[in-house]
Amino acid sequence: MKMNVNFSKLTAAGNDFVLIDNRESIIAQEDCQALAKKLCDRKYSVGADGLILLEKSACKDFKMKCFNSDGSYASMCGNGGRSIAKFAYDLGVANLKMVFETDAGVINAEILPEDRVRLDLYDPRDLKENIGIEANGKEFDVDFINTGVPHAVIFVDDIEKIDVFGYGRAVRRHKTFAPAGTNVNFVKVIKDNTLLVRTYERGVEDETLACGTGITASGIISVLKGFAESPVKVIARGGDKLSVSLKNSKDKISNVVLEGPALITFKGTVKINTKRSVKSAK
Ligand SMILES: N[C@@H](CCC[C@H](N)C(=O)O)C(=O)O
Repeated sequence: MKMNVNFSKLTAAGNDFVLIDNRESIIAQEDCQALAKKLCDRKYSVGADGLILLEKSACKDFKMKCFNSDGSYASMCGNGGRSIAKFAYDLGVANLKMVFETDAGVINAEILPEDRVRLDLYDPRDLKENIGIEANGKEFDVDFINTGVPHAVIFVDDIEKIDVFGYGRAVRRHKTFAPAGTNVNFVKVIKDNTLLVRTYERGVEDETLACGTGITASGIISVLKGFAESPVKVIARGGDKLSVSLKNSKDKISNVVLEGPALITFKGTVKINTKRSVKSAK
């Protein structure tokens, strides 16, 4: 059966998402991947880097479910996390301060003035430093950390010239990271404790204007390597400014906070195929 479903479109530092209130399970789990692919299509539909569903949680304000534009599931999304906080507040599902579940861990979020959102994240895991990787005939010194999803971090001299698509795609598919693959962040440390970060995103299979978990991974690795101090300032590819702060005690990373913009750009209604008989959008 076809039904009209309300959505909001949000952008968080240029990483853009379609958000749908799925507390009434209007979208069945088995339909999510195909729906993400469909709605994220920039030529034939709304267009976005991902689809994010707000779902019921037994113990927190809500649960976040994320899908990349190719339909693949993602256990976490940093820019999506700020977006869903804004969306939940706009829907009246949460107050300015809220707590929500993701499959990567529980997140405390706070809506700040001037369309900014703060996320208090769970601790990162699986740190691996200085992995030598050959990709497209070039040697890279790669650090790896999982900030909810997997991230490779590569420091480069020329962030403007680096072939993010070519090298990013090759590192993303490298056997070292199989079978899950990885997102790939190219980082340049500039003056004033600031990083420039460009990310090849798994699941979008291209460079995006920003990746929140990638910016977080880049901030953490920069602090661990002594290239920057917390709080680290980050300028995303689209020019937006974010910050990453953390506690690093004896290489145990905790208290990770990501702060940055999240904005509702428009709202609309889409016709969606669903197997469920449900309460439709108003
Ligand atoms: N854009 C996101 C990350 C989304 C998931 C990622 N593409 C993956 O599948 O690993 C962010 O802002 O963190």
